[in-house]
Amino acid sequence: MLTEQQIQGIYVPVITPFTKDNQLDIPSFRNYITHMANSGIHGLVINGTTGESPTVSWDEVEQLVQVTKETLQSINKTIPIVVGTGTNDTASTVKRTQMAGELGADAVLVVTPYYNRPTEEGIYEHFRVTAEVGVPVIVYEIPARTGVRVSVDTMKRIMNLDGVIGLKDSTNGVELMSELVRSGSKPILCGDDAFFYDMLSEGAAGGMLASANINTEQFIEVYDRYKNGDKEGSRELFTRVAPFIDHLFAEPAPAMIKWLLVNQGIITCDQLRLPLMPASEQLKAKMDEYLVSSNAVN
Ligand SMILES: O=C(O)C1=N[C@H](C(=O)O)C[C@H](O)C1
Repeated sequence: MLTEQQIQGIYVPVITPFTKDNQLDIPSFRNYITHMANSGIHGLVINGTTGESPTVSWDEVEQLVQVTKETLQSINKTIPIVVGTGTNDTASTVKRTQMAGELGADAVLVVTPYYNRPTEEGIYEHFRVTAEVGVPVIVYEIPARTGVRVSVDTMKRIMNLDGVIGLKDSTNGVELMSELVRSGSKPILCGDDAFFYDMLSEGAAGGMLASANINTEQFIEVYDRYKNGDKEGSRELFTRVAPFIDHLFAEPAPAMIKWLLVNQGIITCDQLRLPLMPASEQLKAKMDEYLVSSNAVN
């Protein structure tokens, strides 16, 4: 099980590769997990937003976790596996968290309950009951997707729960994070790629970054330089990679990530499940142009 102290570095939220007819593409997934695990990352996240969690069934999540564990074992790697179990139904979140624990997840990623717009007390209770399962919980706050924004006071209460080991902060800014850090917070991972350097400066323990699927070494280096005291070098490298992040998220992720992984020969097909659509030809052209001019892909 993951501890607070182990939440640091670059966690990669993995994509879910599909075949043309929308089935899980397990051979591609094995190849991709091998590639990611060999790239020096600090952890993997299955069934995050990048994994297209709204359109992936729990049975499929179980397969993905099992294949990930087998693949890591076959290449002798032991990196933490975090599994997204959050829904907007507390009972189902608890059930999924229990099942993830039984599958061997090191921690679960639990998003703030979306769509039904619970009160602050309801949100607190959601996390309290989920954390009681006994699988370490990383809270995932992403107001732009959930439609609710947890107040600083409620977030402090949630973070103080036994069983909650950290926060993935995708709040589109550093305000929440600075408030939490000021009062001595558990680890916070940046979940908003464009703010990665700013969040490191505010005390983030690392990032859970979809962009690190592609420019993996560069994101690791931004993190390593910062932690080793080369803040200027870290900032300078991040500034160079920032336009790549803009292109990656210019249309709904993970369309562009899947297209780039196909181009790199890591997965075979860039299929997404509706309502997500493949990246547009215009965006692909812009990305190509950027990559040629910057030589950004590893
Ligand atoms: O996969 C995730 O989970 C991530 N979510 C953020 C988002 O949905 O915007 C971005 C982050 O890079 C990864």
